Order: sequence, then C-alpha cells, then structure tokens
Amino acid sequence: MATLKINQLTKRFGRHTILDNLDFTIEANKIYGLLGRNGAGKSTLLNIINNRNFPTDGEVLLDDASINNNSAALQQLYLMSETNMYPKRTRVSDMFRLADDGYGQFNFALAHRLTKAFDVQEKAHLSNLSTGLTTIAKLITALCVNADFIFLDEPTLGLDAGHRELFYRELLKTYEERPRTFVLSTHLISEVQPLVEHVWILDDHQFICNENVDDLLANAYAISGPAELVDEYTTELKVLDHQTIGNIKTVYVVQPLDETKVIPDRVKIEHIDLQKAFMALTNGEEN
Ligand SMILES: Nc1ncnc2c1ncn2[C@@H]1O[C@H](COP(=O)(O)OP(=O)(O)OP(=O)(O)O)[C@@H](O)[C@H]1O
Repeated sequence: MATLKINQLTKRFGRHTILDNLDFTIEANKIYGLLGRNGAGKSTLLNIINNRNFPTDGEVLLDDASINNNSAALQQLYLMSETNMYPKRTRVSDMFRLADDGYGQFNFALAHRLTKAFDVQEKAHLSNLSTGLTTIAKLITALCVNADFIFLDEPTLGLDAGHRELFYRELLKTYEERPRTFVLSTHLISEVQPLVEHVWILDDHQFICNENVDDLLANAYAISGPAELVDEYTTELKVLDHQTIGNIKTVYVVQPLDETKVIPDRVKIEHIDLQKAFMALTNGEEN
C-alpha cells in the first residue's frame, strides 16, 4: 500500500513562516481530518502536497519517490479545492470527462447516480451554477475520480445541511466500497467527527495534534464544579481553557487523569467532543 511522507516541510511567504518543519505520514485507506483556525496554513499544506505550490524546504514523497515533476505519483493524488481550475464554459459532464482523461477509470456510474441524488444537471455550465451546486459538482468529481489519495479542502462550502449529510453518507459509502485515503480540511468539526479516524491540528505553524481521534478523545475532559474545588482538583493538570459562570467553573484538559485521585463530591468530569477539544487545544491557556 502506498504511503505519503512529508519530510521536514517548511513554507515561508516572504518573512512569514506558515509551516515550520512538519514531519508526518499519510497512510493508505484512512480518513483524516486536517483542522486549524483561519489562516493556520491548511490550504497551503494541501497545495504543497499536491504539487500546486512549492515548499521552501523539505519534500513530499510517495513511496520514497519525490512527487515533484513525478507524473506517476501525481496521478495518485487528487485535490478538490475552492480554486476554480476549469475554463469558463465547462459543463459538469466535462469535469467528469477531464477527470477520466487525467486519471483513467472515472466512476461514471457513481457520478450519474450522485448527480441525480444531488439534483445537479450534468449539462449545466459551471458558470451558471450556484456556489453550493458548484461545490457539489466538484465533490462528485472527487468521489468518482480514480486516485488513491483524495484531498478535500473545505468540501462543504455553500452546501445546505441536507446536502452536507448526503455528502458525508456518500463519502462513507464509496470509502467502504473502494477504500482509499481521504483528507478533509474543514471548520465543521462536529459534522466530520464520525467520519474521521485520525486528526491533525495545525496551530502556530506546526501540528499540535497528530493522533487517532478515539485516542485523543479518550483523554479529553471537561471538569466542572465549584471553582475552588475544580482548582484544587486540577492543580497539577495542564488546563487548556476554562469558563466561569458565577462560582461554577469548567476547565478543559487533554491528558490522562490520575485514576487514584479522589474526585470531590460536587466536581463532575465529562468527556468532550472533537470540536471542544480542538477549541481547548487551539485557545491554549496554561495554568
Ligand atoms: N501566495 C501567498 N502569499 C502570501 N501569503 C500567503 C499566500 N497564500 C497564503 N498566504 C498566507 O498564509 C497563511 C495561511 O493561509 P492558508 O490559506 O493556507 O490558511 P488556511 O488554514 O487554509 O485558512 P482558512 O481556514 O482561513 O481557509 C495566511 O496567513 C495567508 O494569508
């Protein structure tokens, strides 16, 4: 199974460092979530991995061969992004044909089924489609293209709730039928949590999290109760974020808890979801 390796990747725009020495692996047949606040560098990273932008330092390897000017490697990678790469008069059906020309074995049967399910006309010109319908046309192309690594940068831009749900369902269905790697870069963290197996969180030019989602959430807690009891209980923990309403304080931690430590009667400990863990990790406030 092919593996993508990102080695010591750094990207600077002028004097601004956007990505600082990233080292990580993208494995075959996994669904990844790439998360980060606005401007964290997610699109820049995806563009570099897909050879649409160049690193200042470092390299991207597919099975130990650089992807740079390597058309065989690039044929295994597909990036769907906000950027419109298509000429003005392109029809939806032309997008499918172009993906078939570029990658071969485009799944036309699935594309026809999805255009009906999403109610998009294959004859329609992209320039006449609404933002949401343009996204849908790009998503259908991404779900049907014959590539082993599919990168989706803000895949649900402009999609209503019903269409987003349909997309998540269809993504899982095609993934089960033909396992391959998907990388979803999104701000809709709660919505993608059920799909994503492994998460990267970009913050301060680096990954502050590169972890299996279940492992991350197993150690992600909200601890709440009377402020003085919460402070006492959490005194040795790294508190990432907190809220106080009256005398009730809630603190957020992402680390294993000492199971031998007695929890005061009025203190409650609950697991938090990926969105809350993300907020705690990226708001970062230490004790
Ligand atoms: N061509 C460029 N020249 C200069 N700066 C750039 C260029 N492209 C991106 N940047 C800057 O790099 C930073 C990262 O941008 P990027 O679009 O990768 O972030 P992002 O995480 O995808 O953000 P968002 O979630 O808001 O889409 C931003 O500060 C952006 O302004």
